[in-house]
Amino acid sequence: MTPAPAPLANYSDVRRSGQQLYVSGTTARLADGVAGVTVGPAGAKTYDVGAQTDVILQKIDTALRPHGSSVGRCVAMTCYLVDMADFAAFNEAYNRWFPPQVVTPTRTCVAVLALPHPDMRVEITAIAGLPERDEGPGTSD
Ligand SMILES: N/C(=C\C=C\C(=O)O)C(=O)O
Repeated sequence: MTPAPAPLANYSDVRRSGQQLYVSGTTARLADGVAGVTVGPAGAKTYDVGAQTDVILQKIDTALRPHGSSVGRCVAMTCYLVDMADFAAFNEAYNRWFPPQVVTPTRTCVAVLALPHPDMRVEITAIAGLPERDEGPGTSD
């Protein structure tokens, strides 16, 4: 994956408060455009919401790792879909990151009118925990 692009305004991608990390709303925007977008011969665009969801969760994981956390340590996620018709495709990708046997974050998923760019079909914001001081390496990752 290409490196994460700069934020769209003056906000932090990740901000720590106490033992928690708050991750700003994250989309599938990459340095070279939004992932999961195909342009047909007549110029019509189709969107792969599963691919966008994968990119977003990977971006959140990549943003959390330098702080000692990860997607596996997320305690809450808020997910925004432009179209609830994408809910099944979104869940399919989401569930690959959080299979039933792992402890999963709480989640709220809502539909929104629009995201900052029309190619963005999903945005996710997350709150992640930090490892306890005496916890061994690798727990919950
Ligand atoms: N979090 C916001 C936008 C995120 C866009 C992106 O990650 O591509 C915002 O405007 O608050």
